[in-house]
Amino acid sequence: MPPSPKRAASERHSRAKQAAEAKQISDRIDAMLEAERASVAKHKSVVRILLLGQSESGMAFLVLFDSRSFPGRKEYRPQKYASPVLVWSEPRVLCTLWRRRLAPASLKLTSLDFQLMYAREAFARDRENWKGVILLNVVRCMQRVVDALFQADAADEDDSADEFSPDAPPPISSLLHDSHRRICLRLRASLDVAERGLKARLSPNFANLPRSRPATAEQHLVDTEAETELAVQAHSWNLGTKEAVNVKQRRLSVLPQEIPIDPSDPNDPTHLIRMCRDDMIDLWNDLAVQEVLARRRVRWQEWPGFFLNDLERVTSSSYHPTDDDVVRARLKTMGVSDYSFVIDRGSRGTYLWRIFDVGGSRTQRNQWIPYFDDASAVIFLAPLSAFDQKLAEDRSVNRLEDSLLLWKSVVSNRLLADVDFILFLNKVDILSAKLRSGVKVQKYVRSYRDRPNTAEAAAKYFKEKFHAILREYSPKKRPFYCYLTSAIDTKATNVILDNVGESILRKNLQTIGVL
Ligand SMILES: Nc1nc2c(ncn2[C@@H]2O[C@H](COP(=O)(O)OP(=O)(O)OP(=O)(O)O)[C@@H](O)[C@H]2O)c(=O)[nH]1
Ligand SMILES: [Mg+2]
Repeated sequence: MPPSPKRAASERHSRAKQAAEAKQISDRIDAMLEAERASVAKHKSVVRILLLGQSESGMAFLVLFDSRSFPGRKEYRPQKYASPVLVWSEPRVLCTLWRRRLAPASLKLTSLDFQLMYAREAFARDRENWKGVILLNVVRCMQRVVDALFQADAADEDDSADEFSPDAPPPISSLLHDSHRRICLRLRASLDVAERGLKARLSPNFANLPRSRPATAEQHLVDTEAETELAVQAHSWNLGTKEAVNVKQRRLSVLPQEIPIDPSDPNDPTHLIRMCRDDMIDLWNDLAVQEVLARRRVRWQEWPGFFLNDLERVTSSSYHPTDDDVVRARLKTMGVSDYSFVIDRGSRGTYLWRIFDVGGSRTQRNQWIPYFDDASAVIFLAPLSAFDQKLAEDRSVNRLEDSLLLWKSVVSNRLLADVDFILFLNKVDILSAKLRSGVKVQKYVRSYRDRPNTAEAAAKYFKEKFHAILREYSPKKRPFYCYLTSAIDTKATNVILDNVGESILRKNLQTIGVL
């Protein structure tokens, strides 16, 4: 039956409105690109920063960090932080503004105001698009909980065949009831379908992808063979070059789509997650389940993309991701992402900063070398909390050991001989929590011997190890810059990033003879 004239008119109106909005966005991007091009054409220098480290070291967090102080927030004052800097990141955060107090009063605020306005809208829209990734993070963590409970149950059955010992704790089977098992069975079935559905929606081509093949330019979200973890395919955004003309098109086409609900589809992922919501909340908040996880030494506190303590909020129908949620979400990088932005220092000219965020897993590391040639500085991230973890790509390798070997290989690389390294010993918050919970460094790092089992002592010890490698293996003498960081301490990390940015810029200016 044809739609009623009233409905047809309303649909026409809504289509026209959408087209007008799309054109408005498109025109703004055009104008912004033009402003960028004009600005980029006059910089004195290009500062290239490589973010290196193993997978899950926190490289994305570093790129995203200042989105916390995004100008949409009340405390943002353009007149004080006179030089907001446009960061392009695709598709994680379209535009993030970095505050830097480097610019003089002569800054051209018209163009920047315009950029701010656009970036705010783009960021808000992009945050919505993160919902799918965050729900996928929830599904993955919940699946890990369910798997751990099944394993605990099975292991307990095996143990119960052993001889009775009066000192042994009560078997886990006495903690887990049939109601737990029923929930786990229900969740296992539904979450698997929800996971597949979410991945397919996040990347329409995903379902058809052979798992071992690297992603093509169009396939932005892919699963990796090693861990079946959702990943983002890196992009280069070279604003100010000829390639910029294609930026608009590419950018609009690669936005991860918002995930609409299809009520007629029983396998619709959002619908399935809503159906699983109560089961997930009940299971996660169950004290017996928590005890089983603790007894099985399941360290959910260190799982990336962990939202199980926020289940009610993130699975509600009115959920809108916050900036913090975006920073906490986990999406693996594949390839090398290039974030370009401009720092305007008025009469001293403008500087193009390019930050290269690499994929840190082993299969990705061979792609780093072409970026070594003209790097101005390397920021290397090593997660200190990983001293007792195994590498996802090779379960026989300790993660901290891998970080140390990786550090050794990059500091000894001759292509980087003249480049300064800044070491971020990251995830100190998780390190502290882990040691407080009784995990012993000495058990995993024999050479630690009888040093105090505190975060301070462990950080000092690991810092010295990294320093010794730098001293011994650098082709030329170089200073050791090292910071202890943790994502949750936003204030401290902002100060560190400001200082690091300033010192890199100064060094760069000295190198090219401006200072
Ligand atoms: N608690 C805590 N979490 C952190 C910290 N730094 C990063 N994370 C989280 O750990 C995860 C690290 O993921 P990413 O930053 O995406 O990993 P990456 O280093 O870019 O690694 P690849 O993309 O795989 O190459 C994210 O979920 C972050 O939110 C930290 O200092 N403390
Ligand atoms: Mg990454």
